[in-house]
Amino acid sequence: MRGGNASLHAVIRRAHLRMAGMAIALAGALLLLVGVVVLRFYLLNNLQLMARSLAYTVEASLVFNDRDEAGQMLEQLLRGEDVARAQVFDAQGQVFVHWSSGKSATGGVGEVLAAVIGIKPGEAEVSQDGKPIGRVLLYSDGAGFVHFLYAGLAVLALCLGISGYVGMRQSRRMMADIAEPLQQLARVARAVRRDRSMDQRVPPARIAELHELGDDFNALLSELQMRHERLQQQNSVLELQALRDGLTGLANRVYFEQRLQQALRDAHDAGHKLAVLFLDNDRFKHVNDVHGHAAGDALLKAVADRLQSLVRESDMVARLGGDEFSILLYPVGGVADAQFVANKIQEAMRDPVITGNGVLLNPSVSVGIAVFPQHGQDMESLMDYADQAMYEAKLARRAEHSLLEE
Ligand SMILES: Nc1nc2c(ncn2[C@@H]2O[C@H](COP(=O)(O)OP(=O)(O)OP(=O)(O)O)[C@@H](O)[C@H]2O)c(=O)[nH]1
Repeated sequence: MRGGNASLHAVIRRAHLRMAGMAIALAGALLLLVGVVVLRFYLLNNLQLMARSLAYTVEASLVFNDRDEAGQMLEQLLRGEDVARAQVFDAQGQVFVHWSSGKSATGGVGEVLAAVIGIKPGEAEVSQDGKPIGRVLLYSDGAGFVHFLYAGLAVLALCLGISGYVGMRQSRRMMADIAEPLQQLARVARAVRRDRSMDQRVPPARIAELHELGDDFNALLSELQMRHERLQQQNSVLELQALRDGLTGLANRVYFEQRLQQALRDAHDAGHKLAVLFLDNDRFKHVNDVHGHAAGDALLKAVADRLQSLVRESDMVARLGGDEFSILLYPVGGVADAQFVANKIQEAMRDPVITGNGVLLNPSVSVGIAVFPQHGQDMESLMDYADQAMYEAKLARRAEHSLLEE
């Protein structure tokens, strides 16, 4: 039982037992009725026959008024028969002799039952030369009827037992054929609903309709699983698109800021330091103007690859937009470590970039550094500091260039 609802197994078992019980009870009651009618007829006839035979036997005793002999005759004839009492009356209707079997084998129940089913006493006239001289009355002790009842009830109980056992077996078989496939169906549906595990399937059932239901359910699951996987793929593509820069494949500004905020929380809790490097390509507009947009793209991609190859897995390189990049170094020892990475970046930019159509470009970036907690406590102040530092570095590089050109 679950939640007050009867299980299918219990319903099937109850229905089988009720059906078997009703069939047996009905058949038993009918058989008992027929038996009672037949037995009543037999008992009445028997009693009547015995009364007649007794009437012949006691004729002489009545004629000679010999009560002792009549009593002996009754004892001889009736002992062992299903007779409770016998009375012989003379011509005046007075009791001539009376016989009783003594203690009844059925304890008196038989006589009551015999009366209930209407077994009247057997009666016969005693006559001599066609003239009535007396009358014999025999009362049944109902023993035959009681034995019949006992045997009938025993057989009925046996039949009930057998049909109950057969009913239980039948319900178990039906349980296996009907309830089990339904239970499997419910189990799989629950697994899909609770754990989203759509790789489970319903096993084949023996009953055709249930088998078909299972097949349809499995087909529905396959369809759902396919749609779910497709949706997951689309989601991961969208997620990638939302967090990645389309040109370089690096993290975009949104992703970078999420990661920086998280790193700031961690650094704050753990007492660590982190560094933000702000990078801007120098004279990038010139590259675009002279060599074209595609060459500019190729340069941005090459710069992105070189930056990515310089940092650890725990760091993050991002393209913020246009020709601007940013790097998160976490954890970091301090400004000196960040400066070390900035120097490596400058070194990595020394080699020229050759575009697909053979154009040779010289990458150049200005880098600004901000370290938490030294240069700012939150993301905005750190980014501003790094931006400012980059701007100053760019001015210094420009001045250096102009001096060199002079
Ligand atoms: N090829 C290419 N160019 C871009 C892209 N996004 C922005 N740009 C260009 O990059 C240039 C950025 O120029 P600025 O940073 O303003 O100027 P700059 O020439 O780099 O000068 P300084 O930064 O002062 O050295 C602009 O001309 C933009 O049009 C891109 O995805 N691909």
